[in-house]
Amino acid sequence: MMIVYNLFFLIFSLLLTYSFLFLFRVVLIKTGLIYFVKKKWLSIEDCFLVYQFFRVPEFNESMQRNKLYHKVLVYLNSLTSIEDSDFTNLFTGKKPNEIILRLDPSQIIVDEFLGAKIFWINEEKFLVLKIRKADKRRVLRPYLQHIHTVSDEIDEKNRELKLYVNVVDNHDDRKGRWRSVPFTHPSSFETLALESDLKNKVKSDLSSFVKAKQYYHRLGRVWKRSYLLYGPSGTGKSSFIAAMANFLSYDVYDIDLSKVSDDSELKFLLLQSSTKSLIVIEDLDRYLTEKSTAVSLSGILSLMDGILTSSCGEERVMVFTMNGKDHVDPAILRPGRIDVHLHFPLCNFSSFKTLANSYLGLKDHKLFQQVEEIFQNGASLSPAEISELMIANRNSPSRALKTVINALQTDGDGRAASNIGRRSVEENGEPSGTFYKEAINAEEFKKLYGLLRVKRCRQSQSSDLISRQNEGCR
Ligand SMILES: Nc1ncnc2c1ncn2[C@@H]1O[C@H](COP(=O)(O)OP(=O)(O)OP(=O)(O)O)[C@@H](O)[C@H]1O
Ligand SMILES: [Mg+2]
Repeated sequence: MMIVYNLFFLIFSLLLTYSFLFLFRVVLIKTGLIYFVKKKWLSIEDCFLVYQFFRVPEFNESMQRNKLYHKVLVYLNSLTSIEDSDFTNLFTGKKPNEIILRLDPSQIIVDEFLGAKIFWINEEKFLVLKIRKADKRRVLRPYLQHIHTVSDEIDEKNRELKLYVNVVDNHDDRKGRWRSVPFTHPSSFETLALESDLKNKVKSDLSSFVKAKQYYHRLGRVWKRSYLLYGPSGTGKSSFIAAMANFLSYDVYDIDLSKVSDDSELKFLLLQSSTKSLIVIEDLDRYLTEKSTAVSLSGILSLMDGILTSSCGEERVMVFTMNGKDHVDPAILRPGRIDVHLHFPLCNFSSFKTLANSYLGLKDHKLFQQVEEIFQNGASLSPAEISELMIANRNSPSRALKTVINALQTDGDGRAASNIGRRSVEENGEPSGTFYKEAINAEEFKKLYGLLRVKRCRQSQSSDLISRQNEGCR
């Protein structure tokens, strides 16, 4: 009897203890008492542990901004533990619907690194790092290095891109100067109707370029890469440059050669440009053939060789655009000066379908077959012309397609001639949209060194005719 009684008493007291603990936990969590207990526990721990404090002031003794302060702030604001801080500010971010958290003054944030707990206190005008003395030697240096790396990555991601254009400032003794505006062009490789293989190759070429600093230095070469984008007007060359800048997160320096007074000014402008930038010269063929710039050919060649830029850092991508490269001095086009040649053709059926999909949301349509036949007959328009017609009729896809068909049948017929021109380029061993790096075929090689110049002179009359026909179509 006694044993049964004792057993019953034991079970009863166990149940009671369990219910009490359960209730205690619920009360702790629901009332927020748990945070109070945690805080108290930390302050008790503080009495037994020896901490060391490091202050990161916002300004140095000369009242210049302390870069480390900015880096630490960027790093702390990116931590998820900021949400656990007692008081956090909410702001709208740069992207739509983005909300960002910012630490409030006098708040403490806890971080963990290599198994050590690190506390940050946000005081006005400085941040205080609190770390256990026992952990300091092992953790502090790698932790600060980690902060550098993370904040640099965040800064890089959030960096606002800029578009620089050169202007003539008559009131300034200095030569041409850059003016900048935020670069907000929304173009991306995804939005451009071009062969996906070509886009992928350019993306991987750019990615491998940005990682190749050591490689270029080992070879004793300037760390730069040059692209030539050539093709008729409205085929997406400028949009492609914007897509490159967005892909690389590089600023764009758009040089207007007509505003550059001589070679030394070009040099000055380049010395003022920063690394991680796209140096762009649009319509280079026009400047060269019309001689509408005061910059000499050798000034342009030096720019292409990177001689002018090597003194102020590197990591530059140069992009030149041309409507055609037939009349351009071969010295400009030689490998090393232009690393990648990209041809931007007029629309074909495949790029038309991409445009129809993005502008009209059409994957297929009964009129597509008719459009395909028209393209097969050699008619074409530029993607710019076709996309404009689609935008204007976007509320009625069928009407949009009929308008495009109509335009192809009337205006597009004149382009058949330029399509023949385009095919002749393909016959020269460089198919449209071809991506070729340093490698050139024998035909191109002969062309480069003037062996085909005589032949081209004879051809120039006919190609001039083609371009005149093109002009007439626009
Ligand atoms: N391949 C394409 N895919 C999607 N849109 C295109 C394409 N090509 C041109 N467009 C559209 O046409 C317009 C004009 O294009 P863009 O200015 O890039 O042509 P461009 O080749 O630089 O012409 P230009 O030689 O006259 O400067 C842009 O609004 C762009 O969106
Ligand atoms: Mg353009």
